[in-house]
Amino acid sequence: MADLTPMMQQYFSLKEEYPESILFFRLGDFYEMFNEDAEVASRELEITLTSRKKGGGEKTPMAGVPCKSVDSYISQLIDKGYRVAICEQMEEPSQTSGLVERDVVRIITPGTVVDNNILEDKNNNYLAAVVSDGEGYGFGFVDVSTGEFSVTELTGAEALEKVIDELSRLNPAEILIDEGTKKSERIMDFIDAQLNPSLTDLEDEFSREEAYELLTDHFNTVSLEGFGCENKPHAIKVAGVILDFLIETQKRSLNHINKLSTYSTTDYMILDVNTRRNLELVETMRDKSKAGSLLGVIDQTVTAMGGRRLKKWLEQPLLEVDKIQDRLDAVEEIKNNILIKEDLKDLLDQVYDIERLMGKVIYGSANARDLISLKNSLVVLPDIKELLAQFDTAKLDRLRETLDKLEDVSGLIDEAIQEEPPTTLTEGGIIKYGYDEELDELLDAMNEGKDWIVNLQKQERERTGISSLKVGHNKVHGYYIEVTKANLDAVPDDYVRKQTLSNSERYITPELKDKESQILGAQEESMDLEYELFVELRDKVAAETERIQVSADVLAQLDSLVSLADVALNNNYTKPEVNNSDELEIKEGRHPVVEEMMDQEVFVPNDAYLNGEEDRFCIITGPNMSGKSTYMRQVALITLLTQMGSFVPAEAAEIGIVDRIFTRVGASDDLTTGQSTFMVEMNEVANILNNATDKSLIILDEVGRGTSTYDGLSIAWAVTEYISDQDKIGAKSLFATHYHELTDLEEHLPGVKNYNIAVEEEDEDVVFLRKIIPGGADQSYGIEVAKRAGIPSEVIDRSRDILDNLESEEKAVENKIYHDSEFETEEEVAEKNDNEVIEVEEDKDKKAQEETTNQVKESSDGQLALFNTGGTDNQLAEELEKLDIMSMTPLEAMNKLHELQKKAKKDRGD
Ligand SMILES: Nc1ncnc2c1ncn2[C@@H]1O[C@H](COP(=O)(O)OP(=O)(O)OP(=O)(O)O)[C@@H](O)[C@H]1O
Repeated sequence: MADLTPMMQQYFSLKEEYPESILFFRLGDFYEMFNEDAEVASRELEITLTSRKKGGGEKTPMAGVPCKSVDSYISQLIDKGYRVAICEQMEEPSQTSGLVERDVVRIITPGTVVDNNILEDKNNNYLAAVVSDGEGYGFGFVDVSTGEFSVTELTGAEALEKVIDELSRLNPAEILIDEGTKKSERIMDFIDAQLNPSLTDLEDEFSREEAYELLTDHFNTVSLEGFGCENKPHAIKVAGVILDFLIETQKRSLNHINKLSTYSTTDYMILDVNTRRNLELVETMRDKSKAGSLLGVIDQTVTAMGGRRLKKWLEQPLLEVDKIQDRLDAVEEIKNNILIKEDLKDLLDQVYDIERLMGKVIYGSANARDLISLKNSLVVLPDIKELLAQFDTAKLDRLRETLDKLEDVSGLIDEAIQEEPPTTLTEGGIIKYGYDEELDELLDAMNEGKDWIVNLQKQERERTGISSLKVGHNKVHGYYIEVTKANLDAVPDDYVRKQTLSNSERYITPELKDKESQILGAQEESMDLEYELFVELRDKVAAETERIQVSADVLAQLDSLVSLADVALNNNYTKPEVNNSDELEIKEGRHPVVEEMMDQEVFVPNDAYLNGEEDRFCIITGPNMSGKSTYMRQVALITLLTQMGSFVPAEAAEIGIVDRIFTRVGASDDLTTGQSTFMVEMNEVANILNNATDKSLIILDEVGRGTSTYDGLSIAWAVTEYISDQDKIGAKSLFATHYHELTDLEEHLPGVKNYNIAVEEEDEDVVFLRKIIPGGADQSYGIEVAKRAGIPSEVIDRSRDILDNLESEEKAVENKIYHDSEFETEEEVAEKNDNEVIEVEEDKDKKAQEETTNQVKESSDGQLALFNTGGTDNQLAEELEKLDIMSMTPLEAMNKLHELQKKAKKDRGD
């Protein structure tokens, strides 16, 4: 250290304080980076790496970026997950003799960006935090660009999964994690595999008391009662952690973060990670694009605030009939008043991102153009309020009442700021004439001086008689009088020569110089004054943050409602009826996204009916590609749209509120977590079986496909029994399957109904009718679909042969098991087993299954004596011994028995 120059000593002591950030060290017109920071920056930003003498002949790597374009360099680094600490000169170099004082004024991290260049309009940029003491979790998030700050507390069995659900819903840019949370492998694996945030370790543990004090200090309240978290220690802790992090990194006023909302995940329909992804709510599974998702269809918002709000509504469907009804009624009223709707849209179209503009105002980074944008957004408020007065529904009425017209704020900006101000704040041209007397005087003096100079040319031409005399201005010499060489004779005595050019001479006069300094003095003073006046005004606007946020919130909601009305109108949606019944009835429902993508074909609508009683579990069979997935998803999406307060793609719909939607869809390898397709599938099924209630809606698109047929069928079978059983779950469910065997369950399990998607056979082709009809399908047509996909005809023909063979074999086995008269008369064992199969089907109790296996075992034991005579008998006995009966399904057991019996018979020559 001692070897270093004082400036480098200053650098290193600052760098020591911010080891995790790239330090942008202000040096005149540049920000310089040194050592490792310089190497990283040079690599990531593709800027030249130079070096600086360190003393003792050593060199320090160095790289720099000009101040003018620093924003774009910072955003590139943030985008790549780095943090940047901005170190400024805290005093004017010209005002000091020694080393200029420097300090870090802000740390920019991926979760604390407020720069428009990095942020996406219709997406929030969240910083989230998770803390855990082993008993529960505190989860919170903040968007510094808008001021939104929310926390929740998660305890109990599902706490961990809910943390994951929240993380997946918010997809934070940065997550603060404490030691307690890090112990959860599940959370860390999830973050690692599914999200791409920058992770920040929390080193110091925060006590509830410390957090409480920090929060009440910041919000200037005596308690946290008003924020709903007074008695929620986990929520308080996490809120404290977030606020502390912001104070540490932002080092400036956080006035726009002026409230904390405590929410509960039980206020909304829970959509777990899989369901959110499987239903493609906000992005498609394949390429993560918004186009092709449900949000892509329903988002017709015209403001960024509306876009963010609608997304939130979609991801947090409501559970209370009244609240849903409120939104539905508002959408209906807007939809029915097309002219008002269009007027509203025109006005909303003029609104900028007020939330983020206010973020910049608070941060002191808003320039004059930002204030003009704010003003232009606010001036439409009175008209919007007037339009809203024409509506009657409760929700729109409330929005109108809440909407603050903010005419004082827009008036203030209008009075002060010029219509088209420059982006810089230090070069004048910002403040309107007439706003401030002192400024007006300076401007007058400036203008008077300029006028005098404009007149000077005319006056001097007259005085000297030189008609070509000119008054000009350049940067180096200021104002001058120019006379061509031919006229030098006529130059008066009071002219002082300043500059000689090839054809002319330039002069000044004492008077001209006087005027010049008058102009320059006034200009400099006025620029300083304009800057001061601007900052003063910005602070005045900042003082109104809360009121402005309230109106911004109204606009966000209004824009979302107008968007829903637009979609309802354009896409022909209807208003669903919503209640607390156990029924779900859809007439002529459509898939909101698939119908939009249809080119020539028309989407075939379908009905759906589910209730908690006789029709709670639909088994849907039908060929590949017939539309099973589409149908099931459309039922889920219509339910979800209803609960977010949207109209739905159907002729009519009556939706009894569901508490959760679960999906088990498609087979996707989760290679990132090292899980096989089957394991992923089973995890999803386990989640459903453990958490679904009789109020849930479950979509199962194939269960048990990723394993052997018998294993898969047995699992699917048992899952159906468990879900359809009112004593176990009894949820409303749709289950698409290729296991045609499951259609037998309709006869044996209450509440189970068979449906299939109709197809017609034409020669060797299938025609998809896309209509769902009662009853099970009898054929798969997989080979026909394979043919359509372009599998060579040789392979297709061979498949058909194999299928024929397999089918006739299967029939033979079935006949033997269920119907062969030989069995009934000759072998009581088989008959016994046959009865037991039905018993199992009827009695879902595990005990029954155990009994069956025991009985199978007993009957086998009973025959052991017979076999114990040597030869094949011994082999049979050995084979029997090896059987792992406990892990066999009844069907497998019977097949094995049948096989053994055949061997025994053969041995006896029967
Ligand atoms: N109601 C409908 N009207 C018109 N076209 C439809 C309809 N339903 C589905 N389709 C079309 O059929 C295609 C296949 O549908 P879907 O994926 O739902 O079939 P599936 O039966 O689930 O197939 P698989 O069993 O192979 O998973 C869809 O991409 C869509 O183009």
